[in-house]
Amino acid sequence: MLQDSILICLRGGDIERCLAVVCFQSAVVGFPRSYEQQRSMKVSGIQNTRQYLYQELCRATDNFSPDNKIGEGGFGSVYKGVLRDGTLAAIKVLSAESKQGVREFLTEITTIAEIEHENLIKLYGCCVEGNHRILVYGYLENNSLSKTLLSGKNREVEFSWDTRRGICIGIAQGLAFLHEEVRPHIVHRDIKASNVLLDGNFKPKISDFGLAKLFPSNMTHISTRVAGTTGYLAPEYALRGQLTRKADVYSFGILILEIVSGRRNMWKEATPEEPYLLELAWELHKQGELLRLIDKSMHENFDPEEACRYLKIGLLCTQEMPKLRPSMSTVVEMLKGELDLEGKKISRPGLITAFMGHRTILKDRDKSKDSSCTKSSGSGKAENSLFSSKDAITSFATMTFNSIYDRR
Ligand SMILES: Nc1ncnc2c1ncn2[C@@H]1O[C@H](COP(=O)(O)OP(=O)(O)OP(=O)(O)O)[C@@H](O)[C@H]1O
Repeated sequence: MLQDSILICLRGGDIERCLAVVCFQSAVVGFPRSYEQQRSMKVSGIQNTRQYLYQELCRATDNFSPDNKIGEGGFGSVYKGVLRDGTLAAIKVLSAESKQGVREFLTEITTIAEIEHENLIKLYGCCVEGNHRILVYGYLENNSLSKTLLSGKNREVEFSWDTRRGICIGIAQGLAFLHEEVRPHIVHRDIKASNVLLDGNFKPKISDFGLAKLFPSNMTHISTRVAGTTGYLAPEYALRGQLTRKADVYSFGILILEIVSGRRNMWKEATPEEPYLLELAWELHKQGELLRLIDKSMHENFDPEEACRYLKIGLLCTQEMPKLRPSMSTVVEMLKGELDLEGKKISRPGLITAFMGHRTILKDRDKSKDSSCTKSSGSGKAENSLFSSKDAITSFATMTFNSIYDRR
């Protein structure tokens, strides 16, 4: 933990800030300090993270009134508040007893304080005063994917295909940024529907960095205690504690299946006989019936080929062997239709049209390969020659992806 934070500071090459973090950590985990000492901690040394007074947050939330409570997580309650400058905020109060919570509080601050991306939650600051450990985030109007899209019969908002596409691409972009652009790379470790929040325009923001791990690029994997959420855990991580960025790719694969189907991968009321969403997806895929998995609430207002492609990307991301899962930047390209599922570049139709004077040949070829993903089909035909079984995907992926994905 401490090493992680120091690494973050070293990322900026700033020794003084490393010392500040060490000082901050010892204060937050509870070494006896006076209020003044705590206030003088160089929390502000962690760039972009502001320190709030407890009084300020009491005022913002009307003394943490139950009317302002917007959620409850594993480590405390979340309140809606209005900050002094009029900004709306989500104020997360850690329960005082939780030692685990304190560790995650620190991880959260040190991980996201310095990074900014349109698909990551914005941390405004924190409050460390007496026993209070509070995080202050930007408020997101449309709650989490779990409470909106996956709320079953209680769903209040319908999600169009365009919205779902945008959400999938946004989450993938946020993860690609964490995995490939931030140094050291960051593995989130808890990608799931309740950790994706939606702003007023349904733009997704990844939240909850309490379990995140820094991942220096010279390491193949980290061996660590298993943390995360059942149903989203990659097998190698759940069984052997081996963590790589591909564990997040796996969780993201489950999430795509949930977004396109509108169903949870696992649900509390399920009987032991009911298949998980992932099992169901494989089964339908083998039968050439993947279209049946797509959320009926869209009333066929979607492009069936594209929606099936998204489900198949979900299946690629959840390959059992981590090596066979694509990197997140490759997933972004696949979701945007810039790469096909074989990892090959798709030429822009506009360019080809201009050059050859007629519609792209590639598109037609793809259609003929995947005939069951059209609205009129879906009666037991194999979906396409490359994706007719899980084994076929695995061996196909072994041939193709080995070289492409691990290059990045
Ligand atoms: N920035 C935010 N804007 C709006 N609502 C939020 C925000 N952050 C959290 N919430 C609400 O508070 C709820 C609880 O969030 P929290 O991150 O504490 O827990 P969780 O992710 O739902 O569960 P767990 O802690 O078990 O992973 C969320 O489900 C969401 O409804």
